[in-house]
Amino acid sequence: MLKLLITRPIAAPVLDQARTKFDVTLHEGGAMSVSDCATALATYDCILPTLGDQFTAEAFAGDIRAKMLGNFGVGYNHIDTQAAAAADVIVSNTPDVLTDATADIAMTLLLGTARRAGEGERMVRSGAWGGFDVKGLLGTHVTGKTVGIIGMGRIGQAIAARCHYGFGMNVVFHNRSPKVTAVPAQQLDGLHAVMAAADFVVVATPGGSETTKLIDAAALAAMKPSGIFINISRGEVVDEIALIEALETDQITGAGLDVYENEPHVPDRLRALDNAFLLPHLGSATAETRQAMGQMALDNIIAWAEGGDPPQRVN
Ligand SMILES: NC(=O)C1=CN([C@@H]2O[C@H](COP(=O)(O)OP(=O)(O)OC[C@H]3O[C@@H](n4cnc5c(N)ncnc54)[C@H](O)[C@@H]3O)[C@@H](O)[C@H]2O)C=CC1
Ligand SMILES: O=C(O)C(=O)CO
Repeated sequence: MLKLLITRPIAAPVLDQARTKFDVTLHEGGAMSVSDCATALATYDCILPTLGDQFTAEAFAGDIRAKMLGNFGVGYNHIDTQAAAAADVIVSNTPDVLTDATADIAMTLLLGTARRAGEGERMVRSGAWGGFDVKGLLGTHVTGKTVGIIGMGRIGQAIAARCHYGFGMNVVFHNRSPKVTAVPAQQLDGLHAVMAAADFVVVATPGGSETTKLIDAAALAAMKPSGIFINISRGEVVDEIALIEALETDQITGAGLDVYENEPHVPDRLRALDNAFLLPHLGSATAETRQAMGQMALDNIIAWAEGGDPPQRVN
């Protein structure tokens, strides 16, 4: 039997199925360091890793037994796919099955930030709420406003649909390449044009070297002072310090974040801000979605083990 390492406790039915087909080891201890990953690559035939596991170029530099990484997650910026290819290791991911759940979290952040839900919840829990207040915690109206989406892929378009059909919003976007969308939306000329036009900016690009600090101080400075910034992509896409400064100085009105530059570390300065609505990387976190992601990751590994090409191969 081929030896498979699964780096997190995935849904039981998927784990059970994996055990019927592979000699499975379940990694314990959370995210794997570069040296854990190097050891895993030298020890197992195939691996089902996820976010946080550091499959860097260095991890692929030693002896490699593994031939297949079936990543649990659509984003694979934690895997150096070129180093993997050079080492003859196939990488696959889990697109589509998490698109709706992640778009829903983007809307949770958009609405939660606009309507100051975090502040309100903290007020109720602390006992500080003094009753209905005609001027208390006034937020930003959402219906009919303009949303600007950065990265109009699967998730970006699902967010656009929710904004347009659900909230009557006008949709503008910036994408690396020209894009025709089913949802009525206008592709503007450049990132800063979208930052400036939008009441709500939502970032939905992949992470990785091409998008690192795409949202820098200058991009944030292009936003309206009333603007609200949402990130569900990867923390590294945003200059976190520049964002904190924009929030501290009320250069923008608020930010809703699901992802951070150095997860799980969230800077104290960010946690201290009332105008930041912060979630712990919950984009795909529904039971149904996480099971579907596990199944897709495993199906790709099975396809490879049976001699086929994994359907969601990325390198
Ligand atoms: N918060 C969470 O839990 C989750 C986060 N994600 C993140 O969302 C990302 C997007 O996922 P999908 O929509 O499925 O991917 P996708 O590949 O369908 O969409 C990405 C879009 O970004 C565009 N893009 C890439 N580089 C760009 C750049 N420099 N400037 C502008 N546009 C650029 C691409 O052309 C594409 O249209 C994932 O790679 C992952 O990092 C995904 C799922 C859950
Ligand atoms: O799939 C991803 O890329 C995530 O961030 C978690 O689902």
